Amino acid sequence: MVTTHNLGFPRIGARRELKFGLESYWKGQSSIAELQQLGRTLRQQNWADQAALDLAPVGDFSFYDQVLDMSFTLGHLPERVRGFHGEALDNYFRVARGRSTPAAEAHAACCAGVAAGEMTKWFDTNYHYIVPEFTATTEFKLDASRLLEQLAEAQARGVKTKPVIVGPVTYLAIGKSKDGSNRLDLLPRLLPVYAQLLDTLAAQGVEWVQIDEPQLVTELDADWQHAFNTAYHLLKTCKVKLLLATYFGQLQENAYLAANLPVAGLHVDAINDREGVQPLINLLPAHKVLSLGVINGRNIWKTDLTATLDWLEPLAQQLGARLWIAPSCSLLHVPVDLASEQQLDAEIQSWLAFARQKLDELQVLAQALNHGRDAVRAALDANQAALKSRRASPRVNQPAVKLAVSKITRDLGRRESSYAQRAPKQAALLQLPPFPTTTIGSFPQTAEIRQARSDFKAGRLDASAYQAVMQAEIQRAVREQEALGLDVLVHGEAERNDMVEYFGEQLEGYAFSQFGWVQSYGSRCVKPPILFGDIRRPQPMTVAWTRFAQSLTSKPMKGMLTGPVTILNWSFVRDDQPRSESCLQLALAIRQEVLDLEQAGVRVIQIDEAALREGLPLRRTQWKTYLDWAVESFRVSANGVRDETQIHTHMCYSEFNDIMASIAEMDADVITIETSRSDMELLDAFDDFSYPNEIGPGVYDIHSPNLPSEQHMVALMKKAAERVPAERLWVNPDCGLKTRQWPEVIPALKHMVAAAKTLRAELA
Ligand SMILES: Nc1nc2c(c(=O)[nH]1)N[C@@H](CNc1ccc(C(=O)N[C@@H](CCC(=O)N[C@@H](CCC(=O)N[C@@H](CCC(=O)O)C(=O)O)C(=O)O)C(=O)O)cc1)CN2
Ligand code: MET
Ligand SMILES: [Zn+2]
Repeated sequence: MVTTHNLGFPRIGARRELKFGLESYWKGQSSIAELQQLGRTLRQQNWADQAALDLAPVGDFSFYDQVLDMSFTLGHLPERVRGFHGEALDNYFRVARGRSTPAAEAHAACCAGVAAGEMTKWFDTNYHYIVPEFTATTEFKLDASRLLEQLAEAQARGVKTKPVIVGPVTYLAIGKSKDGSNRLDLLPRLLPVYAQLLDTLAAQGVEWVQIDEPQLVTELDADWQHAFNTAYHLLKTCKVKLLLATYFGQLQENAYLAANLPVAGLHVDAINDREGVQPLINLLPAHKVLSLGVINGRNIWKTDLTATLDWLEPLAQQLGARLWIAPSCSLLHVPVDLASEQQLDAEIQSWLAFARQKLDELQVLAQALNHGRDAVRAALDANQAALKSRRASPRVNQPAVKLAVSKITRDLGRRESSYAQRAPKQAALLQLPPFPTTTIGSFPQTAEIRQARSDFKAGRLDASAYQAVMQAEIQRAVREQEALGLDVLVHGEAERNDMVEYFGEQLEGYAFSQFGWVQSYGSRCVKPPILFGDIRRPQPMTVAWTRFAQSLTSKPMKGMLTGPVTILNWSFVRDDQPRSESCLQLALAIRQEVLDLEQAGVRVIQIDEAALREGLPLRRTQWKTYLDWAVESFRVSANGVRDETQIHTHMCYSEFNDIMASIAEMDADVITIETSRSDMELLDAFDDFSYPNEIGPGVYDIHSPNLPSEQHMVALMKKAAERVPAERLWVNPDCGLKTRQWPEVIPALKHMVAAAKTLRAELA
């Protein structure tokens, strides 16, 4: 008999209940008891959804982030939040958000606001975790209370559970050393706490623990390989069975290591690495369980159940009861329930599966393996019919689009002249001062904007009334920027629900959901649009808004687009053609938009590629292939313009060094980037490569509620000027301002503009 299990379930709730509960608590509008109760309700709901499984996860629920949960479990809190006198949960939110909650204001004098923990992407996903901070003196001390509480809840409910924790090697690998010390030196201090945790769980009747080590799908040097051996040899004496879980990629050269670690079972991602499975079985000691992730936990298409069974049945024969099946990774990365959708096209809906539907698919596979396919014949037939309809659909395949992509030449992605030749033409036209100031695009998405859009979508507000509200908002943004004295203005993106979904809604080949929310960080969610077919742009998407904004000012108004790579990486994309093909289709659509903006007289166009770095494969050996088509897609979208049109791009992350050459090849006239937190260190990369074009190193950390001072920003820019010639520098924030409030934004930008003036006086 095959065993079914799940690695993790979305915790945000089918209606984003957790988001609203958290934000209400943070605003002081509900109590900690109400928030805790909401947590219990969501966990109960999730276990109910997973009732058919042989083993359901416990510990996957989180009020903010599972990595931060692990840090608390390990008693590993940043120095600055120790000695907090209030509720542990308030302290947890202090690490997550930097701010104290109203409930913790009682302690304002002794221990209120602190710097937020750094956030970064969880492997190659759009989910952000709070980075563990290590120093040479880091100590760990077990606090299993959260896990034990949730375990008791599950047990009281009669759920057959499997606690889920982040494994020790991955935990060290995804953290950062704050003092340059080697985080692996902490392993001997960390492992006893893990051992104690596992024995504590065993004492509560736990048989299996899922220990997540996705680091095993990355390239590991000898020290990290050794760390895996050390860790699991030490933990093997614990009284639980360990299911070592890997996902998001391929084990490749780590297969031998993974197969031979002294654990009771191994989970592998059979979506990303089907070819690796048989060789792995040959390596796997005969007593071990092999869990195969056969349902895609990162995408929303129905699984081809028949094809999966064709592949699985012989393995089930071979492995017998040692075979477990599951989704490939935690279902955190997909929406909760397809059944919530009332407005999706019925045919497209029939091709999809969200978290609940994926568990149903898993059940069908298990039934077929355990009792024969006839036991689930109707389900298999329905599944085949849906897949057939998708494959044959004329809406998916548009020969004209495929033809256009096949005709793309290298020249399509080349500017007329080099940067050196076009820069003076742009300067003559734009007449900007030295150290020109600009922002990254969005201004605060106020409750009124969101309410208006929600009313519009629900039919409570008609199109012209909606347009009027958005235009008023754009007008406000323009007025504010003029009053501040910014040089290149933006319209503020009021009309956009999200920088990717907005474009998905307007492109043919895309569908979008009403409730398909996926957690991005904390209470923030995204609703990735669904790229199901060949992409066509039926009409201009941003021109009217931009034209309106430009009509309000004589300053240059920056056109604002999202680039093809970012649209691709933040969408659910088709699995029936290479990503590169979908990306080039998007590139052609954005190119048309760029050319239309230029035609409309827009002289500066920004094409955001915020997700270019995140899409980088987890293994370096695969980087070049990705970067080649990603950069080419950007070039196709951007570089059809005349010399006089200035192209900007924006990237909001700080680890560029490895891919600097590719960034330069994009050939944008100006790149704005994140640097404020890293103290301009990032610019070393630009310096080394001597990035040839203009750079706006972000001087204002928009993720923090702290007000940046003029002096701080001047100092950062002076550092920048040591690495990049002053005449090629811009002054701007790190990223868009949509998550901030106007009262925070105005004073911060005042300081920024003042900083630019000081720089002009001193350096220009
Ligand atoms: N796709 C994507 N990925 C990204 C980013 C990004 O901007 N987009 N930025 C980086 C950081 N990630 C972020 C992710 C989300 C948000 C964010 O603000 N999300 C919003 C939702 C944005 C949205 O789509 N809003 C919709 C729907 C609004 C809504 O919920 N309306 C309510 C009613 C109105 C209200 O909320 O009061 C309803 O319909 O019921 C809109 O504006 O139209 C949120 O969680 O609150 C910010 C940063 C990295 N990854
Ligand atoms: N133009 C976008 C904005 O300002 C870029 C954001 S990158 C996540 O919001
Ligand atoms: Zn950004």
